[in-house]
Amino acid sequence: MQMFQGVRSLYLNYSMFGFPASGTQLIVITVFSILAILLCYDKWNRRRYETLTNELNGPPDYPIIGSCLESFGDHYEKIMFYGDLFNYGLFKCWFGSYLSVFITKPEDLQIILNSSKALNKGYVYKMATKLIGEGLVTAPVDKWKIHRRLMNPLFKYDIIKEKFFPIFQEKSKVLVQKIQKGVDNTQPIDILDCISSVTLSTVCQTTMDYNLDTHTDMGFKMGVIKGVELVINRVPKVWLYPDVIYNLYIKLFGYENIYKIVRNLPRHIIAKKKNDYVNKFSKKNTTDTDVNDGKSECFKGLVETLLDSNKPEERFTDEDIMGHVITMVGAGFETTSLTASFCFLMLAIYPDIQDKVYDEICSALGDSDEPITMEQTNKLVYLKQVIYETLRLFPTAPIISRQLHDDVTIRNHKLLKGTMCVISPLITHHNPELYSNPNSFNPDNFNAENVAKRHKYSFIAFSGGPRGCIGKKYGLVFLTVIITEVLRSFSVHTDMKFSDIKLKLGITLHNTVGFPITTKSRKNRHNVCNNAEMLNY
Ligand code: HEM
Repeated sequence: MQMFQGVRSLYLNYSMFGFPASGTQLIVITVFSILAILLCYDKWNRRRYETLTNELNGPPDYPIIGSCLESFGDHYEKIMFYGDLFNYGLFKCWFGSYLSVFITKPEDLQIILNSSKALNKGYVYKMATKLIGEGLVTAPVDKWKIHRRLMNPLFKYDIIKEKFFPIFQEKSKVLVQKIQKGVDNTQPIDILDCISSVTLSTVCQTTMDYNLDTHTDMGFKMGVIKGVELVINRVPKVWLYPDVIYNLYIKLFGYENIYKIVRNLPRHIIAKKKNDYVNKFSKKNTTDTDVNDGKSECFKGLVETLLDSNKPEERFTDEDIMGHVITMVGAGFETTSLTASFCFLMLAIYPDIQDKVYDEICSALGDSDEPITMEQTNKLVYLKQVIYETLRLFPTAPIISRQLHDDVTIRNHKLLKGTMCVISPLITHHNPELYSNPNSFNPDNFNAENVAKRHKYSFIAFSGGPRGCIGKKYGLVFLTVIITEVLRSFSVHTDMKFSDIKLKLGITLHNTVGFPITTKSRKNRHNVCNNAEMLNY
């Protein structure tokens, strides 16, 4: 009945500008007026970029929607297709009326990633602000500059060695215990499931000084995993971009709770640390002794460093500190767990490479059962090549963007202020001029000789320049420790072939078919190690 009334109303007469009009006419006129306004807006927006867009190639684009039709289908296939089609050079892509330029050549990347006019990250990153607040990834440039300068020292070699390394050792032991439960089973496990809870707990302990493993509450773990998923899922859903609609959406589907859960734990930890900090100060004032003179007290974690800065422009609110803590956890946890999982998958698919890595581990660590040391990680050159080659093929942060806050010229092309520069390690890493056989797994791509032949920006899995990954060394050392400790105890195997891998492009890069691995115990480890030494590897 209601439906009939709706249809009937379409034929009722209305008046428009004094002229009688039916409901249908009204709808048609309204739609055309909206289209006309959008078209004018689109033309107006695009007029500034005409010279550049005439110079550059790009996927098909249409008024108002730009190249949005291209966002349907397999994003990974599309991006690789266009990278190849436009010869791994500069190409344009319109997102509605917003111009994006893909920067893929190492020489061009060096210019953009080091330009003081390209420090802004752009609107896509804003989508994460609701979850992570304003941390390093999402903070506006002025704020980011001060905060990054203060945080850089926390990721130096000495801090990693003194403070983070023992945590890496302890957590890799937990990973080995987890894997041990399924050892010699014929049924594969998804190794990402084992690794992700260990990496999350590692990043939490190194940033918040909070050991998730000793707490049975799964809320935070699940909250972070679900929260990251929510942010990732928002990116391709253009209709969820306006905050008003997104806020309604999360309310409607009951996701609001996830945000609360993710923010609750850091909020409590910060409040506690702030309290401790105030108490230390009052103690210092009454006894006049240096409360920071014990060795372990000398180290200031992330929260303490931020609490300690007392210049007016460096004062952090609780919201700021929370933003940084959640950012570190979010940025450090998925990237490392996915990279480790891809690494194990590669080692399982290529047993000869696994053997070579294992032999190197044996020769560096001998037959000792002691955990690996920071010095020993430096000896594992071939393993480092394997990690780099994994990140070349599977850069876990596959798309980076920078929005220009001033004009920048690249090879006679003037990119205007406001242009979004899109950088995809995936495209650059598959350029056959930089890597021969770019689609196969070959750790020799990263031996000293081959690295010396290539431009420095041919490998950008950690981005580069002042806004490059702050956790690069942390990530590489941590990956070395977990891979070493797992391979010392087990060999890894899979039925999967390289061609079975099916990548899914989002904020991070996933394998849709998972990481199915079986493990076998290395019962005769000492014998194998001794053989490796005899062979003088
Ligand atoms: C394999 C591991 C990792 C990879 C591949 C990786 C990759 C990246 C990339 C590509 C960026 C630049 C993003 C952009 O420009 O938009 C970045 C930034 C960042 N990463 Fe990592 N990352 C890894 C590990 C870590 C770890 C372990 C941490 C912290 C514990 C971390 C913290 C950050 C932060 C805070 C930023 C933002 C830096 C800034 O804007 O100043 N990352 N990472």
